[in-house]
Amino acid sequence: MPVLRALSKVAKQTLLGTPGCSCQPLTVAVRNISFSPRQVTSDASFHSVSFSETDHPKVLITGGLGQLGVGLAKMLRKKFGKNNVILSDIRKPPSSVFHSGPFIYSDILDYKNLREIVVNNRITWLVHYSALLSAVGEANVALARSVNITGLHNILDIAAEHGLRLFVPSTIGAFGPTSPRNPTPDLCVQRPRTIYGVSKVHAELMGEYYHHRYGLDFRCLRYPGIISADSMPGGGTTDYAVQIFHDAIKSGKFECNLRPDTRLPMMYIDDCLRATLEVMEAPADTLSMRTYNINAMSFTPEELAQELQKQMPELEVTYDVDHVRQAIADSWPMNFDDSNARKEWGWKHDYDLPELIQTMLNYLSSETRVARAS
Ligand SMILES: NC(=O)c1ccc[n+]([C@@H]2O[C@H](COP(=O)([O-])OP(=O)(O)OC[C@H]3O[C@@H](n4cnc5c(N)ncnc54)[C@H](O)[C@@H]3O)[C@@H](O)[C@H]2O)c1
Ligand SMILES: C[C@@H](O)[C@H](N)C(=O)O
Repeated sequence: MPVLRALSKVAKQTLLGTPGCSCQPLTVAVRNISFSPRQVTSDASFHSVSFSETDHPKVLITGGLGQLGVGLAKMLRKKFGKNNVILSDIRKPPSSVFHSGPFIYSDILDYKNLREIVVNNRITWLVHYSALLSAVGEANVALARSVNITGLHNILDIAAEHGLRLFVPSTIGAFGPTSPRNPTPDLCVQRPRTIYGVSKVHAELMGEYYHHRYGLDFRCLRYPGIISADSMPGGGTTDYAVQIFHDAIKSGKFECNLRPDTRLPMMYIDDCLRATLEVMEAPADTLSMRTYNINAMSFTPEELAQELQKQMPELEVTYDVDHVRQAIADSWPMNFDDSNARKEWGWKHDYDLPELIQTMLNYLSSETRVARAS
């Protein structure tokens, strides 16, 4: 059959490689034998649709309506222009987001739809934020496996086929109880005990494999728990560190679902988003690795509450431990070693705990004042 013969010829060329190229030519494994195979021909180059360094990248953000995507789009649009950054998700955007720049429906499980978006919009950077986080992932393992693993495969294939620069965030959750926890270096044992963590280790390894095998420009940061004022977390273990601010302002009371002495690495959202842009812009020759830890601070619920009580002495904090979340937190890093990111591409955080608290309180109390006035 001619189609099968052509495919096997392409497969042979892929395995043999091309002289003069350190990576293999880009021919992504064909999963379906059809007339829209998930491949490009063996002579296609990664750079055939790449952008010139003087142009602005054309960015697609998947899972963009979660805690991080809207803030990232805002920052990238300031730098690259409103129409050069497309937010996408499977949820309906609030009107403020819909009117702030391009938004498009995209389900990462729908490969053809993703490809259409990338082609029609001449996308050059893909920031892949869609995921089910640690606690919701444990509550729905099948969906987490599908979104976090099958979805990632679609993203990798699309990025490789179209020569995109691909950012996929990983997490402190990619480590487990047998990893060194205080501090946790970039390279060590990774045996997470959550589907979220397993899927993130898989993403790190697959991205690095595609980089070495096909030359995919894959970049990955392991984020700590992220704290933001204007967006809510999507069901993780570190969510308490956002909720405490909202409850403190609203009712002066907070019930924490982790033990008071649970130490986890954390970061303010502005640092996280800036790190993402910085690693995406870093010259390739500064990156000795494709996956880096980044960090800003580490604290326990008790330390966070005490620091917050310096500003709000009336705040009452009680504890009612959620055993699923606690077991997850007890297996995660307590401190994160990000010295490689600092050395190689100049990572530096701006927010420590006091600045984080001041910034969160300023934002949330001004919001409350506006809401009360209207
Ligand atoms: N927020 C954190 O503290 C943190 C820490 C470490 C890593 N990360 C990573 O950063 C990324 C973004 O995190 P977040 O906090 O914004 O997550 P979130 O849970 O708030 O948002 C995830 C988004 O993915 C979308 N989504 C789910 N299924 C989808 C599908 N089939 N197709 C397309 N979109 C789909 C959801 O609708 C949601 O808007 C994730 O990959 C997460 O693992 C986040
Ligand atoms: C740490 C991170 O990956 C996420 N906030 C979670 O707790 O699941």
